[in-house]
Amino acid sequence: MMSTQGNTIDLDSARKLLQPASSQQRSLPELHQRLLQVLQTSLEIDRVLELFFTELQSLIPVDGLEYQNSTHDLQLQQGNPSLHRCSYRLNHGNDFLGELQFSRAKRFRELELSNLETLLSTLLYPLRNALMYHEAVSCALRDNLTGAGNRLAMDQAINREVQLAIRNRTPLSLLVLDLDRFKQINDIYGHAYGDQALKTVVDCTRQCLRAVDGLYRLGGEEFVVVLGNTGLEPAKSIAERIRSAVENLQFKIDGQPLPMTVSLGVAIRHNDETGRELLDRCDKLMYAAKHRGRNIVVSE
Ligand SMILES: Nc1nc2c(ncn2[C@@H]2O[C@H](COP(=O)(O)OP(=O)(O)OP(=O)(O)O)[C@@H](O)[C@H]2O)c(=O)[nH]1
Repeated sequence: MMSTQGNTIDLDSARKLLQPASSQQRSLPELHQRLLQVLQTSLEIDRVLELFFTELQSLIPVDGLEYQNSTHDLQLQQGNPSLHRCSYRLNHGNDFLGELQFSRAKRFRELELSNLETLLSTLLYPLRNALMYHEAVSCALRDNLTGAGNRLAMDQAINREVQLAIRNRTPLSLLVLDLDRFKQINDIYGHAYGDQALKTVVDCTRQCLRAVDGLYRLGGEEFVVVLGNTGLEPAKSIAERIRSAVENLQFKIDGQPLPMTVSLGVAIRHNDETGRELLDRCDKLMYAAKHRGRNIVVSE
């Protein structure tokens, strides 16, 4: 009779591995070995850098670690930047993985720099994997054409902001924005120009917003702006700023100006209102703007 041996794999050993590094000093080979294990435990770039920064202290004390990757629009920091700095550009084959800058109050010694370079080799694969993961996650949450967040990202953002608004008792406002008579642009000039017009309006809208405000594509030519910690009056001003910026875009097709406008609904979250209810209400206000002749902002 055949017997099957059952094995149980749990994460206890991994958890032990992740217990914070004690203040004990490690030799270069010991730390190298430990980093090879520890850095495998996360695909989040922030966490990978945090682990490297924490573990590094057992051989080379540093005050700050700054990471920059303009290709992926990433700027991350561990600890606090200090006076003396050393920086490294990290490459893996032809892939640029970013730039790391270590800093501390005391100058780095030659031996420390050489050890740091040895240890950085343990970061290459984990960082490359984390960047690939980051890219995959952001693709899954982004609309291909316009670069705005997609519906999944919008649902996540609205839920998160509703939770924050409840916890911190802060206002939360939404804008729903829809291009006016967009079908005509497609019909007269073709879909490719329609796409171009859509992208231009999204870029213009983004320029009217702060970096923390989320811009999402609800579908077709309809977009949502999530304004955390923002009351109705400021939300109305932002909506008006977007409306006016799009009206003054001076978008051209084959050298010919093509006027474009948008209609917007603005709503602030009422007590006990869910994200879905708020969005539905805001959508209705946008339709009210259409009925009132388009190119206007309608708020509650
Ligand atoms: N080029 C392009 N067109 C799109 C895209 N998504 C939706 N559309 C088009 O957007 C148009 C929307 O048309 P309607 O819903 O009639 O709205 P409208 O013409 O903007 O009119 P109003 O909203 O009433 O002002 C349709 O022709 C869709 O095919 C896209 O990704 N690219």
